[in-house]
Amino acid sequence: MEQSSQPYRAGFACFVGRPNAGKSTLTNAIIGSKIAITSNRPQTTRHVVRGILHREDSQLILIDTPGLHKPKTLLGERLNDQVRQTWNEVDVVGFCIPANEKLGPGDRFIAREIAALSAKVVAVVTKIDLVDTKRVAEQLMAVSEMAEFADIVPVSAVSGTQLDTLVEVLSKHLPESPQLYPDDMISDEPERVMIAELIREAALEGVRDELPHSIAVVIEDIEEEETEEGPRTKIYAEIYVERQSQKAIVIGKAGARMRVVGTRARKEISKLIDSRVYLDLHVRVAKDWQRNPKYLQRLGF
Ligand SMILES: Nc1nc2c(ncn2[C@@H]2O[C@H](COP(=O)(O)OP(=O)(O)OP(=O)(O)O)[C@@H](O)[C@H]2O)c(=O)[nH]1
Repeated sequence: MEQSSQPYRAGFACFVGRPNAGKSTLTNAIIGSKIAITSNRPQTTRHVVRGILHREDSQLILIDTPGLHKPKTLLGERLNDQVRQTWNEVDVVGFCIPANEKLGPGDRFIAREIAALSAKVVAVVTKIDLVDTKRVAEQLMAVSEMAEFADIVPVSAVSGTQLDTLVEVLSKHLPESPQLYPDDMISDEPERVMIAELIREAALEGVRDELPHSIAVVIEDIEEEETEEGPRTKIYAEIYVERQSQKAIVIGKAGARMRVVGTRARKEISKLIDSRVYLDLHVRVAKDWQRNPKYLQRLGF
């Protein structure tokens, strides 16, 4: 059969692009599982989260990277280093450019940076549901004039338009390789990191404007325990904020907000690890943690 004559391909891909370009949303839409944080504020993606897409003739391992940006703090610098390191480890880069915004210096800067990589670069024009077809065509033209790309694919992560095509195209540019991960794995991110992300997401809900990038979560301990209703996973986590005033916001009046955060996070974690969960949450102030190397190391950056 024609299909079996195709060589099996496997490898790593990541999406790059300026903040808010739609990288996390696209990764989630493709993998079909909520593994990376998305928000309408730039630079929320902290950890390099992988999702694994299994297809008949390929295995595409997606790495989600934060946006490259002008570093203002030590955290910013480390994030940029992480991004560059990731770019050097992948086989295919999907360069995300929103259809609803004009190409700018930020895009050109990234285009220059990735031109030097050994990875194949596919330009991805994102958010096409926000514009008409004429505008999509204009953007495709502008993108093709900006640099040489292995392919250009317009997509919408929200409506799902062209997602299959994008996966097809990214897979086509992977190297011939045996399968790299077992069939049933969707992520090789340590469970702890994913759990911490779910708590962070719950803690940010509704207060993103007040606490844009000041929340970090550390999982202190995870224990399995037997209860009368069966086994349960006990998770001890600390939510770090930078100032006392932020602690008050996170906790809420008489702890009301914290209870909501706890319930929400517990439900999500329970789904993720498929177990009943007891969540022990504490909020701590780590003064200016974004600028303090000691804290950054402890918080996993
Ligand atoms: N309408 C529409 N909105 C989208 C689409 N993809 C992403 N968005 C929105 O654009 C915003 C940014 O998306 P993200 O996926 O967080 O962007 P990102 O590139 O990962 O951003 P950083 O983490 O800041 O680098 C969010 O509000 C998304 O809901 C899309 O296909 N259509």
